[in-house]
Amino acid sequence: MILTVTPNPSLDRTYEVHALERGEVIRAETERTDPGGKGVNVSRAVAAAGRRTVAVLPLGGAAGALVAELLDAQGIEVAPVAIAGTTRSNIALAEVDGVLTKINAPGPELLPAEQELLLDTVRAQSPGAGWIACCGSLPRGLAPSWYADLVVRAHAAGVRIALDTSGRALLEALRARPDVVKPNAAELAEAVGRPLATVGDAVKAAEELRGMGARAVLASLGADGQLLVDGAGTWFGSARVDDVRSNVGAGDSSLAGFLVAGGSGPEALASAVAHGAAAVRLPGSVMPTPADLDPAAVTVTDDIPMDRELTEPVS
Ligand SMILES: O=P(O)(O)OC[C@@]1(O)O[C@H](CO)[C@@H](O)[C@@H]1O
Repeated sequence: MILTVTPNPSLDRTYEVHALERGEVIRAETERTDPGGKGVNVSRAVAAAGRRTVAVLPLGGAAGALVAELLDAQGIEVAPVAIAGTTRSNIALAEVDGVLTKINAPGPELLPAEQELLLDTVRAQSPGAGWIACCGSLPRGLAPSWYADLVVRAHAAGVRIALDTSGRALLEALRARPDVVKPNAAELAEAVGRPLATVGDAVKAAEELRGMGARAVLASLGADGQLLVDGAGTWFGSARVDDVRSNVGAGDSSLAGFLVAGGSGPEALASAVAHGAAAVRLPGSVMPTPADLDPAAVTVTDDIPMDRELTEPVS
């Protein structure tokens, strides 16, 4: 079973528009509403892969009720923590040329009793979990060390932990030695305080994160592919995608792919790349099923193209 923890979930509204024009009324061509938040998406992708998952998340207000209803309709097992505040709604504007603009709300503040209940719920759900995936931003009320504490508790319970967060929450958690962290290029650059222009820059940054405590780093480099750096070696995986529809949740789909394939080594990286590539072809944050995957299009190598320039360098 893969347990996910999403401290700041969301109702994700995606509008497909022809093109964004600032200051104008834009008529959307399509709209869709998905239950969101990074851990929620990991659970949706794990379930789509046919594996058992439980999603722990605080939920409140009308948006929270709708998130619960949408997850129920998708057959996702949820361990909810009722909160006084209202779950946030995040907006994605997807233009036909593939450019996506996202507006993420801060979300509710978790009261001290709700913070306790969230930890208690994770503890209660942990027995039987092979992995805990802790994902996304921390809502107001949770200290930047919250994920670090969770890593310590998970390890004390003998459960491996995958972490997808950024900024101070990531830096603090590294010291607790998470089993895998999954930064994107921007998060990787922020964590090491340097720009990333090449695949080699990303490899060095990932190695530095290992030096700071991460046991393995699964870094997603957008259209350029993904890197896995762990104690056994470094691998680079990629898959060409020509028909990008929405990259919302593609990183979450990748992490789910990595975990359902065992959570370590080049085969898990290949699964991560296949899941990420399939997710960007689907609308909104729809998660791929095995039928959407094209494993034959994925290449994984330990011959890292260090000098290759990133299509989207981070300055
Ligand atoms: O604000 P956070 O927690 O960093 O990210 C939240 C979010 O952008 O992440 C998911 C995509 O990865 C979406 O479902 C959700 O809206």
